[in-house]
Amino acid sequence: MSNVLDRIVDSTRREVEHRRSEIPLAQLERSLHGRGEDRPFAEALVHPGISVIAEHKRRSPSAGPIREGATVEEIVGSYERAGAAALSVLTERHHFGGSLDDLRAAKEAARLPILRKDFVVDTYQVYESAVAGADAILLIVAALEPRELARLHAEALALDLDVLVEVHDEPELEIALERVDADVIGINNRDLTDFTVDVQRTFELLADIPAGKTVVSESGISTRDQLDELERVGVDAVLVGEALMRADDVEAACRELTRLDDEL
Ligand SMILES: O=C(O)c1ccccc1NCC(=O)[C@H](O)[C@H](O)COP(=O)(O)O
Repeated sequence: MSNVLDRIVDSTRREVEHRRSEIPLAQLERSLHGRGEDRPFAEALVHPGISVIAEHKRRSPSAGPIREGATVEEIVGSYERAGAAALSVLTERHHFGGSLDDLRAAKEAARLPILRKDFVVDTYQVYESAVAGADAILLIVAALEPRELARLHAEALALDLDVLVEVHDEPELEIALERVDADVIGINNRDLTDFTVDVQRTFELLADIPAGKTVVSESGISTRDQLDELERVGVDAVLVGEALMRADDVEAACRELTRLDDEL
């Protein structure tokens, strides 16, 4: 039986075909001209200290429902007030309950740069992301052939989208560096085949990433102590979803990570 990533990619390809049959790529391309303001995503992550990318995530294959009823506006508003550097919005529908409407709502409700967190495997999604107002997209090395990865990466950059290239092990990191010379590298601490999460993964892979790259540690992060350790070894940003989305007080939980209150 195929793993969960294969299943998500298969259903994504089917959904993309359906959307393409409703709105052809040529029509999407024409809509690019009315794109809103540019909010540089990669730039927002490289400040002194460690930056927080706060994620809007309704549910997930590993955790089931997380906070399905909350509105995008209330969540991203809390993140912005709490000092997050950028937002990540999960737009995959079948497994995460997200949509491009969530991304559009986030763009309206906050001024932060936005990562479209999805399983981008087709040029159509790159254009769709730009038209919907994303400032960056995610490309997962494990979900793509190296040639496809390089093509989608180049297409995104050509549309002024930043790209977070996600890896989980050394062979994937080698592809991210050698095939696309990725500027922003996400180390996913979650193994997408069995959902185990180990933040140690970031420390292990970090040693093989050349200076000058922007490094994001993704998944399984919930405490300020973890951020302090990651900051000490030179990680630029963390991407946090479930721990923030499950918090009773989302804004307070995010403030705890950003240390916004310590700066006042
Ligand atoms: O979260 C999952 O269960 C998952 C399963 C399969 C593919 C991707 C998955 N998550 C997407 C993400 O990358 C996370 O939402 C993101 O890194 C935040 O992780 P967390 O803070 O642990 O919610």
